[in-house]
Amino acid sequence: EEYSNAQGTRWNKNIITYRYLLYTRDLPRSTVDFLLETAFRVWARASSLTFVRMHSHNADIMVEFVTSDHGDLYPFDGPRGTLAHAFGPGLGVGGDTHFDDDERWTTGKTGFNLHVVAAHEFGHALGLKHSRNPESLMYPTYKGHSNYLSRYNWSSHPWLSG
Ligand SMILES: CNC(=O)[C@@H](NC(=O)[C@H](CC(C)C)CN(O)C=O)C(C)(C)C
Ligand SMILES: [Ca+2]
Ligand SMILES: [Zn+2]
Ligand SMILES: [Zn+2]
Repeated sequence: EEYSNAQGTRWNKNIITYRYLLYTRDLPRSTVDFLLETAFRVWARASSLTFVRMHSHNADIMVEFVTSDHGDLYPFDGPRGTLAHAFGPGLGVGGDTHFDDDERWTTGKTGFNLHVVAAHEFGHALGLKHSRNPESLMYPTYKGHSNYLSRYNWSSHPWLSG
């Protein structure tokens, strides 16, 4: 889901900070770091944005793996169903990205591929909405590994086309 918030639909700066708050136990931390960094890089390559990792204080995009009710209005639903959600750009909760830790997060074709889901969620964190194009990264249902970005129509998001 993409939850728009009062602050609007895009960041008004090119340097976006992020911080990992809570990890999943499904994968080693170094693997989670790699899968999430490469998901940020997908968007960095496709835009004029730079992502900077923070290890303390508040960052624009706070990332955590949580389950069920986790302090926002959108509790997760156990295994399967909703996999993750992210808030659109803005202060406070804006940009924050939550992964349902009742899912089995993986690097491959079994379970749910963390890189693919993170790339979708970070799209929302940058202000992107869902696409009706089944090949698109921003398609609303999980489709595993697909060469999504090659066919993503950047024309609808000029500020992201770098
Ligand atoms: C397997 N389960 C699904 O395909 C579910 N879809 C999701 O969990 C979306 C994320 C995927 C596309 C990575 C939710 N979303 O849009 C977050 O920004 C349902 C279609 C069941 C809702
Ligand atoms: Ca779920
Ligand atoms: Zn979505
Ligand atoms: Zn949440």
